[in-house]
Amino acid sequence: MIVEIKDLVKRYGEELALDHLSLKILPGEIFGLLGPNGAGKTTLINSMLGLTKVQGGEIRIFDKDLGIYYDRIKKEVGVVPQELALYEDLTAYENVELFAGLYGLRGTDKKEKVDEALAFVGLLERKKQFPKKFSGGMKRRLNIAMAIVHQPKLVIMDEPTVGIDPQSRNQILESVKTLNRRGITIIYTSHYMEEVEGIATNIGIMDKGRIIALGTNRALKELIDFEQRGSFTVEKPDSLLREAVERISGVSSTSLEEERLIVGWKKGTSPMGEIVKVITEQGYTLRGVTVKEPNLEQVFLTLTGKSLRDD
Ligand SMILES: Nc1ncnc2c1ncn2[C@@H]1O[C@H](COP(=O)(O)OP(=O)(O)OP(=O)(O)O)[C@@H](O)[C@H]1O
Repeated sequence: MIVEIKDLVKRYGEELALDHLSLKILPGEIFGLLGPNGAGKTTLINSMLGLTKVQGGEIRIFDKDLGIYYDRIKKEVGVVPQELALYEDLTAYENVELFAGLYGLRGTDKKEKVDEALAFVGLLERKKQFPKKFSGGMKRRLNIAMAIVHQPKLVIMDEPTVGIDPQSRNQILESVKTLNRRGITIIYTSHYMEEVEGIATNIGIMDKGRIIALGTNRALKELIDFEQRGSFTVEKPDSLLREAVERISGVSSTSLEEERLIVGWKKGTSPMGEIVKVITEQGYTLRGVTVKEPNLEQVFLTLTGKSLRDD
């Protein structure tokens, strides 16, 4: 087992940031930790890194108790923090070298591994440059090089693609897959469900300090397989229309999104015709209909009644 967490509790005053959370992560997984802002993802990561003091529970990493074997465990973990952490007045090479040194690498072994890590993130050509000239995406990639230079068994990435350009974002996602193919276990937190859907082998959805659903992308979608959804594009839809549609037999949920009325109905019922009828009979103009494939956003919405994305 790479990570085994039992009954973890973290309070900030009255606020319960981790609510008796339990979790297991197996070797070779890309474990996607998904949840809205404030769900407790960073608190969970920080407690796994020994940076946050918890009030209860147990954390074992590589089958060892974190409290007892902290120093030994730390040597085999790499971290890409949410906030960029680099020295602007050191070159790219020196930044990575500094971390390599902290992890105990020396001499030619260190030089080779620093070059290898920089090459891995596509920054070898720029190793003599200072990161203050780098774009946000390049800085983030440099942070990844710093996190992997000592060839850890577990790499933890906390929202590594927030606020960066699409090209760097893709590069980062590709590098996660490559690391994983080399046998490294990855924990990847995000509130971008498409990212997690695309790379994770196993996904935990977090809300209010708890893991509320856990499984593969497919298994999570099967959780909500009892419901199907349609998106009806309507001119000026309002709550009166929503209420009328909600009364149709089989309809289990409705929501308004700008020019769209999103309707969920129980599998096996077919209220589409009736919905179209109600929309037109009530004098609204229907511009189009699409049936939506379930995605993780919908899993989250169904389980919690609220949206995963808030930006
Ligand atoms: N140092 C702190 N002091 C007080 N409350 C905190 C502190 N850090 C986190 N919290 C609270 O704990 C809860 C979980 O926060 P956390 O940052 O772990 O969430 P998150 O899922 O990582 O969110 P984000 O996506 O915004 O990083 C939030 O309600 C937050 O306000």
